Amino acid sequence: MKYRIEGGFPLKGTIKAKGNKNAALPCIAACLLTDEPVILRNIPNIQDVKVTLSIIQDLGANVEKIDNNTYKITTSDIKSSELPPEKAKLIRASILFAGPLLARTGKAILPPPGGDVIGRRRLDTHFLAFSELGARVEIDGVFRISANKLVGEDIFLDEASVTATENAIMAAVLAEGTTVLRNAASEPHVQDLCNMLSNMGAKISGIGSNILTIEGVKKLRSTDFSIGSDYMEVGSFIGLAAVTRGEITIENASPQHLRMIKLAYSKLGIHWEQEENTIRVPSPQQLRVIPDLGGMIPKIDDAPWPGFPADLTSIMTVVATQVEGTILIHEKMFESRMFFVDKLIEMGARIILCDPHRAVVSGPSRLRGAELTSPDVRAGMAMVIAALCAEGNSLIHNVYQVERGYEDLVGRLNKLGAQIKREKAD
Ligand SMILES: CC(=O)N[C@H]1[C@@H](OP(=O)(O)OP(=O)(O)OC[C@H]2O[C@@H](n3ccc(=O)[nH]c3=O)[C@H](O)[C@@H]2O)O[C@H](CO)[C@@H](O)[C@@H]1O
Ligand SMILES: C=C(OP(=O)(O)O)C(=O)O
Repeated sequence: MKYRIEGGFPLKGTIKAKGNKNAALPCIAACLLTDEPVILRNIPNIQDVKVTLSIIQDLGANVEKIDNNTYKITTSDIKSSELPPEKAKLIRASILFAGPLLARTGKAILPPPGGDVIGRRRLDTHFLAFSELGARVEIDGVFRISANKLVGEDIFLDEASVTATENAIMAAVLAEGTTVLRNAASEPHVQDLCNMLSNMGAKISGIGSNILTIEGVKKLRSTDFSIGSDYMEVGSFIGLAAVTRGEITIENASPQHLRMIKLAYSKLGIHWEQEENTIRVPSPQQLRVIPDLGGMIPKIDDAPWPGFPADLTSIMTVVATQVEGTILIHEKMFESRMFFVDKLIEMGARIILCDPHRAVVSGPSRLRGAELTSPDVRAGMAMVIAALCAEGNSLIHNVYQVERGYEDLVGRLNKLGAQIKREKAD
């Protein structure tokens, strides 16, 4: 599919943030850890969720759709410990079935996962954690992980990988004895997974910190759990409001997760008002880079939580093109995420890509509509934002990538006054 976008209209109105993709995916995989039914709420209706649900069904789960965002998942029988390769290769999160399958059936066979092409995405940390828990890992084109039993251990992760932390948690909750997970990732989606597992009877302490202590239990039970809002969506909509000179109210915004994002946006002169769980991005705003002390050029750089999220760096790059002044965007985690700025430059943005990780953006520039291809979910959303504030028409191809992470984006943005048509690919 592709999007045909006419830019230049200020977006106005109210939009509700959907559930967090990166919480939904591990929480679906975690349903394998009990033979009792689990109800998951606030699951976004996006491509990655569809693939993940289809994989868990192939493994033997019964998935009942209760409404657009609620599912009842029962895995009383597991038919297979092997992921269907063609589906597993579609998403990065397919690796998240390894931990629960290992815990429940003693083995997991899966191909290297897919996901965004944003640079090398190592899996070493996952295998480090599984090995420490007593599993054997063989790699011969596919990953074969097996264990007669998993035993708790004091594990120091070589990096605070999000999915590796989630996999280690899911393997450890049913292991014998106590696991201490150090240098653990602590993103809100990791916290959601821990809270869901705690509701199921897991014993996890240190949730939200980088040291998790997990006392293994024999059995987990049913739960009814609602996942949190997607702060990546909220961060994207804030940028969209600011660059189209619009005024957007975002419900379910979970402002407690926006503190670092707020600091980053304030460097671009962008602010919002907060009332309980709702935020309002007002208009007009003076979009101007606020220099560091002494008039120095500021930077926005990512880091593991509670640092600035890597997934929002593409969005910030586009927003910075509309802001008066110069700022450095430094994406430290992925080597290929910034390459899409070539397209922004074609649209008229003034950006120097210093190396694969750093871009200096000098604004404001009047962007012109262009024909673009979305390389990954966030660059895709960044292109949608660029097209919506550009003069004239744009065509964005390969929007499957965008729809991996954003539910009914066209319908929701058109309600705010955007002019986007979703069309069949040529
Ligand atoms: C399904 C899912 O949840 N995907 C998210 C998850 O991916 P994922 O779990 O795949 O990402 P990881 O956290 O493993 O690491 C991302 C990359 O950053 C590097 N790295 C990691 C930690 C660190 O302190 N320093 C560092 O440089 C790693 O080497 C790796 O190449 O977390 C990423 C980082 O927040 C997000 O972009 C993805 O949206
Ligand atoms: C990189 C992302 O997703 P994934 O890890 O699923 O590829 C993302 O959500 O920005």
